[in-house]
Amino acid sequence: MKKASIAPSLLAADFGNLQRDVEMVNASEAEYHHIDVMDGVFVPNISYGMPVVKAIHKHARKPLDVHLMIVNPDRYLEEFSNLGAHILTVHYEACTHLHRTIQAIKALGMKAGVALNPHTNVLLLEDIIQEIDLVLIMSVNPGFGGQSFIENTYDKIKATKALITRKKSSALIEVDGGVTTSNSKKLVEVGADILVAGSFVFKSTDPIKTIKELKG
Ligand SMILES: O=C(CO)[C@H](O)[C@H](O)COP(=O)(O)O
Ligand SMILES: [Co+2]
Repeated sequence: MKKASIAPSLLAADFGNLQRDVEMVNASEAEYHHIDVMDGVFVPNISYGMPVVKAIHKHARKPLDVHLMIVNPDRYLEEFSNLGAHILTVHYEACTHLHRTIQAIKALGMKAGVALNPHTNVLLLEDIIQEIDLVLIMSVNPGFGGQSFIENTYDKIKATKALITRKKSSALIEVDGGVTTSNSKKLVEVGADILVAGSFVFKSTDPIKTIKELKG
């Protein structure tokens, strides 16, 4: 079976020891640093903004996978490009002109991702799937780490995979929220390419070993 790429979410890091936690990810088998930006409007929580992303970028040795949970993301695309974002993911629900936003992200040299809330049907991406590099399936309601995984996610990944195949898209499938070793294997079996894990990695006694276990 193929191995998943792992993107530890720094939302669950110790912000008093951010450099240490970024360096742990550098030293691990993870492929990305997952960065959750929340504005307190699109989601009922504020995480961190540009100065913290800049600090992460300074120490990160792996690509930055930036997940924007903000309204009007178009205002900040250039700034996130300058801050070193490799993948920039916007929420379907936050973009009125999603096609334009995707083109703008790619014109800035970044990979373009689209995130779907648990209630958003993946078939809404039918007319844009060939343009995007990544579909981020939220397996919890966005806004907080440490929530329980929503079981419907398996069917949603299967539907996403079917859409990608049918439309001959090269988009990757990322799953975000409540990912642990009790669901990671099945997530990859049904089609996930990248697993995001926050609490399960950073609250574990040996995060490097936990990342290895998540890879399977
Ligand atoms: O986007 C997110 C929350 O909106 C986080 O990436 C996600 O919740 C990861 O945290 P955990 O693994 O603890 O669920
Ligand atoms: Co996220």
